[in-house]
Parts: sequence; structure tokens; C-alpha cells
Amino acid sequence: MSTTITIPRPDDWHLHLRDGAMLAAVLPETARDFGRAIIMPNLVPPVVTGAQAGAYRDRILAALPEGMAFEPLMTLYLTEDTDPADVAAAHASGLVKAVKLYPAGATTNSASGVTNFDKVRPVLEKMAEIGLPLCTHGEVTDNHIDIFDREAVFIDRVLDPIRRSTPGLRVVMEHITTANAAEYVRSQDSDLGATITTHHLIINRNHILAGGIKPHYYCLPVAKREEHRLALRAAATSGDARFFLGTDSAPHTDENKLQPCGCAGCFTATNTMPLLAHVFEEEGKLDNLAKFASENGPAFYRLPVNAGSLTLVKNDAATTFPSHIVSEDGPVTVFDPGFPVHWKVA
Ligand SMILES: NC(=O)N[C@@H](CC(=O)O)C(=O)O
Ligand SMILES: [Zn+2]
Ligand SMILES: [Zn+2]
Repeated sequence: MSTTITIPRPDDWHLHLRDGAMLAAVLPETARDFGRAIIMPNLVPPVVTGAQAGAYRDRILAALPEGMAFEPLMTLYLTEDTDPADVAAAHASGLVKAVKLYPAGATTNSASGVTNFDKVRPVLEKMAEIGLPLCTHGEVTDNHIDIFDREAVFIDRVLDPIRRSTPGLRVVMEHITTANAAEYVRSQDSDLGATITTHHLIINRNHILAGGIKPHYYCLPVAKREEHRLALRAAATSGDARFFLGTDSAPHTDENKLQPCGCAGCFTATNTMPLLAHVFEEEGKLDNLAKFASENGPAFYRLPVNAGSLTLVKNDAATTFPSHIVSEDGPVTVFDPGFPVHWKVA
């Protein structure tokens, strides 16, 4: 017997596409199921100016296979030298949909990020004025703060002060991993939203560390205790308009993942929608999948819901997903949830 569910064509509000050979390999994995995605700007060198975002957008569209429809929604990487006028122009032209804040040193390719938050105040004020959202990698970087506490400390020491001193600034807390973050979002008004990844709904820190280290489950922010995973599930499946899907699908070659000092990132573009159907069904909330994956994100970004649809089918037989995708840079392992999934995209 099979069950089906049809939702408006989903979007991914946090995606890493990289560039060059990797871009060519991973883009079809997203474009197959998703109508649009917020494209992260942490290339080397980063996408800082409107001109760089325009050129990157052209490279993405050039890499899109014939016959696939996909709209990249571009972002700018916030640095201490970012020019508020350039940001405003890139927004006014329709090119740029958000600015991304990386605390310097917080994650992959974040070296050009922000250390002194006073220096970006003029940009944040301009963004509040024009309604351009700020997306945050919400972790402090202080060495003496435990890695499992860095998100909660970021909320208290960085995010809440920025929001209080910049009224009207619209913020997305990206890839939230804690009950603290979900609670903070719920306690605020609609100027604050949060993306939640597929993998943080599935793994906790035991999955990374118990019974042997699993490099393919290592990402930033690192997965937390089980109680936090359950809080994220409750938030994602609640239907609350402030929570929406951002996969943070972050491809790294196996060579770069499987190192004494391996890269952070889970690659979930290939199987995200079936995994989400599994999670939402487990929570008895399949009816809210459309809100999380297709409706809440566009509402926050003030864009229309996609016109097309996506149908997911649940079969008696488990679905087989590719173990990895092939890129000219080397294989990229597809996220393995560690349990059978019976859903697949029709
Ligand atoms: N999430 C990750 O673990 N990695 C991301 C960067 C990020 O989103 O923090 C990447 O670019 O590889
Ligand atoms: Zn991040
Ligand atoms: Zn990311």
C-alpha cells in the first residue's frame, strides 16, 4: 500500500552550492526538488559585493542543466568593510535577498567575518530601514566557550543586543540546534525567524560520537543533546510561521571530510524531502510539512509560494538513495539517516 502527500514546490532557505566543479555536481540535487534557495556566500574569496553576487548568480544559472527550473536567491557576506550603499543597491535591484553574518572564525570560510560588531552598525541600520533580512551563523567563537554552548551564548551576548539596538532589523537565526534558540524565537515578534536543517531533526551528539566517530555527521553548529533535537522537531513540525526549512546542505569531498582535522558540513540536498516526510509522519504532523518546507519561508522573505508542487510517496519497500554523488573534485557522501526511509519523491 502506498501513501502520498502533495505540497507546493518547496524552497531551501539555507544552501551551500560552492563553485566550479562542485557547483556543477550539487546544483541538480537541489534543483530537482526545490524551486528556490537562499545561496550562502562563503566562497573563497567570499561573495561580498553586489557585483560579486551578480557574477555568482550567473555562474549558478550557467551550471543549471537544461530543462531544470531553479531560482537562486543571492546573499552578501557581511564584512567590517561592507558598504551600506552597495548593499542597498543590490537589494533595490532585486538581486540580493539577505545579508549573512558570520562571526569571524565560526565555521567554514568565515575568516572574513565580523569581529567588531560596532563596525557593521551602519550596514545593519540600512538593512533595518530597507527591510533586508540578516541571516546569522549564531555561534560565538571564544575559545573558552564550550562548543556545545556557543549558540546559546551567541543569543545572549550578540544576537539579542544587536536586535535591541537595531529596531526593525529582520533576522533569521540559521540552522538552530538548541531548545534555547527555539524558545528565543518563540518569545520574540515576527521580525525574527529561524531555519532548521534536516540533519538536526535526525541526529543528536551521540550519533556523532558514540560507538566511533562519524565524520559525515559533523557539522556546525554541532548537533546537541537529545532534548534539543526533540525541541527542534517540535518547532519544525508545529506549523509556527517563524520556523522554516534551511537544509544547510554543505558539500565537502570525502577526502576533506575524512581527515585528522575534517571539514564541517552534512550533504542532504539529495534526500532531504523524503527524510522530512519521514520525520513529520513520525511526529504525526505530515499536514504541517507544507508550512515548514513551502509556505513559512516565502512568508518571511515576503515572496510568493511557488506555483508548482512536489509529491512524495510512501512505499512498502525502503527507498535507496545514492551513497554519494560524483564530482570532478571527488565523491561527496550523501547524509545517511541510519534508518530505513520509505518515502520518495514521485
Ligand atoms: N554547516 C556547516 O557545517 N558547514 C557550512 C558552513 C555553515 O553553514 O556554518 C559549510 O560551508 O561547509
Ligand atoms: Zn553556518
Ligand atoms: Zn551553512
